Amino acid sequence: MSLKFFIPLFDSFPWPLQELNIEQKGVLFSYFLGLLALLYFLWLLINKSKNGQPPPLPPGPKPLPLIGNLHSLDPELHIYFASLFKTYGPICTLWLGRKVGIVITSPALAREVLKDQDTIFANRDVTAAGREATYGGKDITWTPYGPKWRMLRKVCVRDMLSGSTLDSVYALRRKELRQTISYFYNQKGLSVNMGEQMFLTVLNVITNMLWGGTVKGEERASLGAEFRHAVSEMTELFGTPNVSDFYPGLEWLDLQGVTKKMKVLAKRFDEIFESMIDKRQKLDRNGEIGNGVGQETKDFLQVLLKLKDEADAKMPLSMVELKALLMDMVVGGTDTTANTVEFAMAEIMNRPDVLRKLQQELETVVGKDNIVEESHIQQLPYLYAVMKEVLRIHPALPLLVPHCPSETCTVGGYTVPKGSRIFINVWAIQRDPSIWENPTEFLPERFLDDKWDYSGNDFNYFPFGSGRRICAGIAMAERMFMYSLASLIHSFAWKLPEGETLDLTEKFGIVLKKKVPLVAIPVPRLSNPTLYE
Ligand code: HEM
Repeated sequence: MSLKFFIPLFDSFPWPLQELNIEQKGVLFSYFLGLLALLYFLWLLINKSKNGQPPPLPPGPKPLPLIGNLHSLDPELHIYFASLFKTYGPICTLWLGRKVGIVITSPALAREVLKDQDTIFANRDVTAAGREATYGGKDITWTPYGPKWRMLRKVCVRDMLSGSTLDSVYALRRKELRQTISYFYNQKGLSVNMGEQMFLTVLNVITNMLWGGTVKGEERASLGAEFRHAVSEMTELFGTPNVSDFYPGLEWLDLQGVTKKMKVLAKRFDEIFESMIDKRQKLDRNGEIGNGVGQETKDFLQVLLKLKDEADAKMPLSMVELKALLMDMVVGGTDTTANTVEFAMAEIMNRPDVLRKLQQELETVVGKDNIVEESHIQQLPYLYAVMKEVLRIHPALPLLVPHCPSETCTVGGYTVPKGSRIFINVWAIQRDPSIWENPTEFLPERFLDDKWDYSGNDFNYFPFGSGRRICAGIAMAERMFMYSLASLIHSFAWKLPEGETLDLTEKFGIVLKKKVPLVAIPVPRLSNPTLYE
């Protein structure tokens, strides 16, 4: 096309450009057209990414109308979720009624959620049962990530569960554990329910730490029995699949009566907390302290009440939050620790070679004419490896406590919607054959070289979780587990009742437990009966 065609257009150029000849005007015009094309291309590009499709939801089984995938859920949820990995890969979507559930089954994606996008995922989707049990979700476990949660967590970790605070109340753990050993001694030759006894021991330790100096004697013993029943019922309800959680619009109907049952339990807990607080305040007014074991240490209730009175106005600790904290300690710390000790005892009884090595280590470090003290546990590397192996093969919270993103984000290249419920299958990751040799075998030796630790930095092994929401009670769990197991193994040779076989099957729940409770017979190993007092 001749440039003459453009002469009328060139004539409309602004005055300074009129000095140019027609060829120069042509070159300038083509630059102008080029620039326009470039701008148009950029606009298209920006617009495309704005209107472009977001990445899809992770793959998953086909949902049915209304119920989604609820019909295909298996009660052994951790095993069912692990089976989904084989078909759909490490991230998978499940429609739980109207809720989106996302199942994560690989270390790389667990890291994306718990480390790379920790602040977004450090939230919880509070269940109807959780809300009812904890004064509307006012405890550490359910409070959303933010200043309130930070304050509660600080109170819990710094003032109640730090290594130094726990060391200062060793006498309480010792007293309770010695009572349990003495009970087993009196039952020598008879069958005892291991889980039940460990639960009572841990519960007594925790409630003693909470208000040990507040109630004593008979009243304390009967409170223990009542708590045991209530905590078991509560964890059972936490693990019950609840229609109210899958169809939030139907929550008010409480179709399965979960909220109603939880209300009754929560009320009973509240009455006990109120009565403890009342007693403690009366004692404080009369100037009495002490935790019932002859030490000048304050019990946690005293510490919390003091914090409540002193709390800074910007971030006060209310009475309701104080009681919710008590609930976290009683419910969060008991089943987890007791069930882990029970699994450990079952695995050890199933492996005479492991039992022998443990006994040898204890004989060398403690001696057969001595009793185990908590100070010994630092010198028991094989016992430590046993604890780590139990936590690998039977993690107390197999799906952690489900996390919930506060905004829609991308994980593993897929969209994870805001408000979805994230199940991280730590149970499956810790049995993944591509990470672990002979993953289903109980082999404490794999932990002897200190290669793996559970501090939350290794996404192949994180039984306590990772990131901001990592378990607040690790120091307490370690002490209770190591000290209890060492004492049980050192003091007794354990036998199964005649005709019984060991069953290591798990039963899924928010806290994993043994399907068949471990019943065993204690046979004293130490010749001096005073070592059982
Ligand atoms: C063997 C024993 C225990 C195991 C395996 C265990 C494991 C866990 C796990 C996996 C979580 C959830 C982490 C997450 O959501 O990512 C958790 C949370 C928690 N644990 Fe433990 N736990 C144990 C014992 C204890 C004890 C003894 C206490 C206190 C007395 C405790 C208090 C808590 C609390 C308060 C939370 C909630 C933390 C938060 O949401 O910020 N746990 N635990």
